[in-house]
Amino acid sequence: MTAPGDDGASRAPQPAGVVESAAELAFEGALRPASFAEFVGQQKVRSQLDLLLRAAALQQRAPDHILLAGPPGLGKTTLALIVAEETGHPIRLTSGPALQHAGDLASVLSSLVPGEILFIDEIHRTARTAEEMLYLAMEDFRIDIMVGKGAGATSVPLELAPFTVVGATTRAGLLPTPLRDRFGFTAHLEFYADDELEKVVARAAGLLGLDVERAAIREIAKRSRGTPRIANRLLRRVRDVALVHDTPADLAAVQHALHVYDVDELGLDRLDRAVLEALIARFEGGPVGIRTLAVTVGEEAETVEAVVEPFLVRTGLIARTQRGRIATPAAYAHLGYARPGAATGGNVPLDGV
Ligand SMILES: Nc1ncnc2c1ncn2[C@@H]1O[C@H](COP(=O)(O)OP(=O)(O)OP(=O)(O)O)[C@@H](O)[C@H]1O
Repeated sequence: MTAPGDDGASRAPQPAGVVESAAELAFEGALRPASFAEFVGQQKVRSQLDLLLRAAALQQRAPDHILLAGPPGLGKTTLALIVAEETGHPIRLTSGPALQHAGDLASVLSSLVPGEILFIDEIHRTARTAEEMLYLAMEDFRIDIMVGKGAGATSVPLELAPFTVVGATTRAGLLPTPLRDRFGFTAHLEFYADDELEKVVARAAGLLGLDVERAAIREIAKRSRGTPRIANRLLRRVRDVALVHDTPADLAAVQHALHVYDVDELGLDRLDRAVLEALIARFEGGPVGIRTLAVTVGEEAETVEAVVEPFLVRTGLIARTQRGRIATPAAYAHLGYARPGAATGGNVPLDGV
């Protein structure tokens, strides 16, 4: 497995407080499910992928190109690695930001072996010139290399080994239609249900040899924004608490870790709450555009759109309208604000939040 340009900086935007240290990445790697059977949840996507791979194997051809869409930490990279494992072919890892010139992509494509899986993380951030080369490569397993410069330049076709692109994106909507059309299958990964996350945490605790109380597992699952990556990291923080305070990994240890890392009872972190707070206190509940919201909380618009918004929409705290994002009554209640038009009038915190 090789990872050209996989420099960590090119990964998907992460929730606030998620520090991508080498230790965290190694920890993640150790917990990655290696087969569909070990992969928890996403039942529909798993069975769709399984069918696609089996059909390709029976026809002895490279599987169709696969696009995996969804917020960070839901298992896109893990699924790409499982696809490689199931097909028995090697996988090459790269990312959109690492493909800034057609030459970057040409050198990757020309060295692929037959059947190889090419995983392109954050594929929507691929540069336009590389993207155009990718269209042809995905369609015809061929690229045109330009030789020479100016009037004397000629294009020389280069045949490629059949391969499968597995693209991952947190922003499927940003993918140009010609690129999207070249994927035979698009999977939309959903946030995980609490009972699925309980399985993720229990599995991780088992792999780490940690004895974690049942109630503690349940609480970690509930507070993890529907995201396995966050669940595993929270488990690690609980392990830290248990270690430092020489206590069992129980409910009290979870509550301690959640308090230290500023995660509230719905699993919202500091950035989630800052966005809600801005929406209600600064913009009277909206509607307001995502860019304005992002500037107000001092965050990249991409992070707010790819990381914060999907979860707040899923929890019913904000709604998307044609004119922008609005805070729902549940958001007012969660932050302790009176709704406009309610007896107090205006957006006044009920309890000084
Ligand atoms: N379905 C799952 N079952 C068990 N563990 C999972 C599952 N999905 C993800 N994980 C765990 O969460 C971690 C993060 O998953 P992964 O890196 O695949 O997410 P991703 O969607 O590719 O994120 P990004 O968009 O940030 O690249 C993995 O290391 C793995 O341990």
